[in-house]
Amino acid sequence: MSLETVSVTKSFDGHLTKYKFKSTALGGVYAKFNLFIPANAAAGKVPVLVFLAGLECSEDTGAQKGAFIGPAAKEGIALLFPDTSPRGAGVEGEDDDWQFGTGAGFYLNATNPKWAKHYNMLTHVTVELPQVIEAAGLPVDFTRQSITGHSMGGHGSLTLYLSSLLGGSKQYRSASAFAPICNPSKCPWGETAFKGYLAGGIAEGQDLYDATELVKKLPKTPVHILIDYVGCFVIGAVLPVDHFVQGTGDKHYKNGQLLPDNFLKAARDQGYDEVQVRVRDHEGYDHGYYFISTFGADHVHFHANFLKA
Ligand SMILES: N[C@@H](CCC(=O)N[C@@H](CSC=O)C(=O)NCC(=O)O)C(=O)O
Repeated sequence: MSLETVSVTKSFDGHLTKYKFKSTALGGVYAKFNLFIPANAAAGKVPVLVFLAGLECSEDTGAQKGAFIGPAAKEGIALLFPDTSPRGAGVEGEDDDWQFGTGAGFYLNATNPKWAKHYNMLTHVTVELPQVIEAAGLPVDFTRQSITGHSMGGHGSLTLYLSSLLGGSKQYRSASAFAPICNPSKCPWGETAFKGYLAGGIAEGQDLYDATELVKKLPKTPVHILIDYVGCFVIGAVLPVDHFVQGTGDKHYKNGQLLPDNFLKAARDQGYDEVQVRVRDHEGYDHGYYFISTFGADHVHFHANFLKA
């Protein structure tokens, strides 16, 4: 599992390095990731913020388009950008549909035998990447770790964080998300993923990988969650799609893929107020990286509160 360096790029006085290694979690295929190490790491290990990208993206998307590096350099925080799925696993049909298979690993561990050897992004992100980075002696302190993500990656951020609280590991100090898939067992993207990857189908996904269901199970443990959205919603009542100016807003939200109001309602019903689960709504932006880069610095500073506490 030793790391090979693919490229090194200086940015904001630190360095963004692309690595690759043969991934055990992903069934022996090469996995790539980007790691930004800020200049202050010369003086000792730094905390880390993980960014999980969305469907059709890679380890490069957030690094190149998210505008996270400047704020992270300022805060003295490392950034870890994993890929979104195994690549070249050779599973029949994995390249047929942009919503499933390559580029669409959904940050879970597959239990359907067809996918289970390779499609284990949960273990890859939560266990394997910290292990290989630590084993390589890189100056990252994984006891101070937070997580963020976009769309499918926002689903990953929320579910990895909530699962780590429910399982007691508290691996992440805080979570945030840009336009996340919030209730995947009730949206087409999530249904496709759960039916395909999981032997137990949607029921297994609902139990293990659905942020809206996971938040309902939390005991009154403190949580730190920031979510930014690009639609208009109020608890329990999504506004009609013609509320949006033509050409603006988030088409995936309008198509019922994201379901943020379900998550917010579940969180509020569980007793979490706007300090613990903060959801902000930004009308007129779309689902893409111009939206993410507009609010990226806010997310880095939000996580810095907990990573540097
Ligand atoms: N090809 C698709 C659109 C795919 C898409 O919108 N991907 C999003 C993430 S969606 C949820 O996970 C993305 O981040 N794209 C990269 C970008 O640079 O914007 C279609 O036909 O709709």
